[in-house]
Amino acid sequence: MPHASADLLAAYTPGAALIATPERTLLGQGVLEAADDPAHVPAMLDAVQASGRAPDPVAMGAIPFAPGAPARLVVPAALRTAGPAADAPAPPEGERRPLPGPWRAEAVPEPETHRKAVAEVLAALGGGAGTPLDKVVLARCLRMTGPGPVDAGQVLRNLAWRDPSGFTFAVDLPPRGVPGPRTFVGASPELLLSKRGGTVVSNPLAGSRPRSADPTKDQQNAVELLASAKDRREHALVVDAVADGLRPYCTGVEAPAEPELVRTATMWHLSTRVTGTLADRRTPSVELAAALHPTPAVCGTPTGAARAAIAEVEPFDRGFYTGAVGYTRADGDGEWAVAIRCADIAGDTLDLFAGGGIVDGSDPAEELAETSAKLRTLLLALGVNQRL
Ligand SMILES: C=C(O[C@@H]1C=C(C(=O)O)C=C[C@H]1O)C(=O)O
Repeated sequence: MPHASADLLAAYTPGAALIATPERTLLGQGVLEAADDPAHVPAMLDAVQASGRAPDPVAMGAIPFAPGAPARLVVPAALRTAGPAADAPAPPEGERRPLPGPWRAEAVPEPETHRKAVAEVLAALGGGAGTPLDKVVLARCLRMTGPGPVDAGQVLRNLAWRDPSGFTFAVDLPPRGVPGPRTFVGASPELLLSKRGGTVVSNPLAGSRPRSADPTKDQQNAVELLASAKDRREHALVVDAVADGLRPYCTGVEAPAEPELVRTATMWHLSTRVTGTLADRRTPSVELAAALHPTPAVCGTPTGAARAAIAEVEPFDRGFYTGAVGYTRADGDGEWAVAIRCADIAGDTLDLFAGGGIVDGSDPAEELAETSAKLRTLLLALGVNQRL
């Protein structure tokens, strides 16, 4: 009897790994093997399969933003799978429980400092003599501290119920000095890479406007985004990089010329579905995801210079934010989401992150407002209905 997605969400407890995608829901419990380097995952899966410990093993987990920083990818001892969360009936109202407050919010950096940092990056993009920078994605962090240990399972379930069509996840992370489990939780709308057989798909998002509770304003925001030359340029940089990243592995890569609009509960985005046909259908999805990461949707263009700008300007370590979260099977098939709209939970704190792409024509105040809108995905899952 197949499991229902809602049962797996209900069964999740910290220490386990739950990944719900538009295709399926996976709950991994216990650890057979673990790898801290994505390049070691295919051999790890082969070894587990060859030893007979799991007939159809899966590796699941997270890859950090920084190159060379340790990833957390595990082959669970027990794996339960179900259909997508979007197929599950909406949960009873009483089960969408806000987390107990009160909450203390600490912004790193202060919002005004972020606005100034955007202005500095803009100046470096535009006028600077010989600067090669076209786009930099700048992020900020919001540390929320509650009255007691944060219930990561409830955050996960609240996220899944609000936005069941994206990639909702909770994966166990190596401890960061706080007693108890550390969990990376999020609801990302962005597919970094999926592979099934000989077909790969990536669905970059870039170019954003907040949703509005007023339906007229909401439509205006969407129409304005689709018509914005600045956002289309920002978007095209990402689509080109993704197509270029897939080409060495593919006999053909296709992307429509025009972006589409997609929406989450809190944001509008420009979206392009890029598809490719693999030259070797055994190419592991984790290798393809690592090859695309980080796309200019979360880092910038060119990658190296944008990464250096981020390291200079952002006053915190991104950790797993803007990395990748997903799973891969021994035959290489798998799905990897861009790790955004997420929080790093340990003890009584959650570190929330949100960023946005800065290109020529960006406006610092609008960029700050965009990060506030993106933070709402996690804040609403806590039950905090405030712009921070
Ligand atoms: C960086 C984030 O989002 C990314 C940046 C976007 C943008 O700049 O328009 C849009 C979607 C994401 O690719 C985030 O949510 O923190």
